[in-house]
Amino acid sequence: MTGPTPRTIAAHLSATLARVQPLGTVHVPLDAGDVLGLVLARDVLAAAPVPAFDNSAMDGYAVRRADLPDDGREVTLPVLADVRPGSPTVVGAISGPNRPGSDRESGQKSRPQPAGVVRRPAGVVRIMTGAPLPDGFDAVVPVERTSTGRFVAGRPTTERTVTLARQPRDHVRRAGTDLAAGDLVAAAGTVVTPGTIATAAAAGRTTLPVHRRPRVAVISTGSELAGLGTASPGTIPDSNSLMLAALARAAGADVVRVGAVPDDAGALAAALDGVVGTGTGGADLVVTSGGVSAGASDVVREVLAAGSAQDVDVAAVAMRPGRPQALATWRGVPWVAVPGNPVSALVSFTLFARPAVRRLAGHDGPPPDRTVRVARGWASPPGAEQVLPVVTGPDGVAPAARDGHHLSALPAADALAIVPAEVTQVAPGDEVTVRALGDPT
Ligand SMILES: Nc1nc2c(c(=O)[nH]1)N[C@H]1C(S)=C(S)[C@@H](COP(=O)(O)OP(=O)(O)OC[C@H]3O[C@@H](n4cnc5c(N)ncnc54)[C@H](O)[C@@H]3O)O[C@H]1N2
Ligand code: MOO
Repeated sequence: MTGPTPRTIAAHLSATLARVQPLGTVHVPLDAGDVLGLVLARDVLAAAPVPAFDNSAMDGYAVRRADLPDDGREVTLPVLADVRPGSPTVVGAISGPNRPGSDRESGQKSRPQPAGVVRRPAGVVRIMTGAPLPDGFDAVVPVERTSTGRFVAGRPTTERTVTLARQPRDHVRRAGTDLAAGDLVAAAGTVVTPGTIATAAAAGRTTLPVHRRPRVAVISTGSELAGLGTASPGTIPDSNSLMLAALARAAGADVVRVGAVPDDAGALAAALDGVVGTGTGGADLVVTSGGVSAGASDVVREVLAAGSAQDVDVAAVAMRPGRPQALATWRGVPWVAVPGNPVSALVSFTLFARPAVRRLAGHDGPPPDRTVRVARGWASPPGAEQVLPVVTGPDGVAPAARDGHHLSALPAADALAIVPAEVTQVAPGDEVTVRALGDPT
């Protein structure tokens, strides 16, 4: 038998990953929908404290605890003013020479009051949740713990006095207690989640420094392939380019799907030239399907042998399916060539191209595999790692179809089981390694 010496899945993955590096940093606005799922290229620090100012955690009354007896007795105090969320201003007057806050304005905040000085008028300020705590006030009493009982939404609040007592908690959210300016919001290398977006926005950021989203070009090869809805006798639908485009999108890439090119070296070279582009905007990775085995019309092999591609690595991987593989560089852009059999194409993309997309996107390593119990067993070929589409049920995993090489296995499959080369039979109760087919980030 001729051809390359078979290598392991791990060796071919290393060879693939050696060809890609994380893409450069871009600053994506927080309100751009596609910031979600990108990977932070730098630490994100809070630009402003969270909360930005002391504010009320409750609808109720801002008080000065000095106005409320220590022993919890109730007092009746005038309602001096009103403060609402979104407004730094207090509506209504807080009057009098000793009005709350006058000590701060006169620079005497920490100075003890001389004996005999009575601070009057004592009073409270009606305050809603999230509104800034007025200067000089230091606690909030929730409305349901006061004589008012409740506020009615949309109705003006007119009470002149309120009876209330000191509470065990102050119900004030202090500035910077969640995050101080300069605190770490999210670390470089982590994935942007809805929570990252919210926290960065709350902390005064407007953009996030992320690795640019990879652009993947998908080309399928084969003169037998027909575009969607155009199949005629002797042709088959080009399902691979649709599948690979969807896989690349699920892995976080923007995709240019060229669709099928015939088994013609010139046509494939022209398609490759078209997707790599010149300068910015071209693909960061090209994925082709088909034409990598030993047939007379294996056009990928023909182009790889013709001299225009660089760093050509035609490989055999000791795995089933997906044995024939190739890697190359086309005008500076990495090219992963996967076999045409649809299950082989899915397996090969998941094992090799997906980690490459993830590295381009800045992810730190592949998504973790899981070890799961086998519910229904299957045979595995000797001398090659088996990669079998499986479906996960309450008792463990089972083959997704009677024959894992068949397309009919794919709709239900939620993972690939990876069985070591020396194992020939997988039995119920065994544990196997599985890689999720969805896109864990
Ligand atoms: N003499 C040998 N023949 C084959 C070998 C070998 O080692 N020696 N390897 C076999 C294995 S394993 C595989 S896998 C296939 C891989 O072949 P290619 O990558 O060259 O793929 P094609 O020949 O182009 O197609 C294989 C098969 O898949 C169908 N196909 C291809 N593209 C699509 C598509 N876009 N959508 C749907 N289906 C597609 C195609 O019609 C073929 O039936 O080679 C074996 N042969
Ligand atoms: O190994 Mo091929 O990829 O079985 O069909």
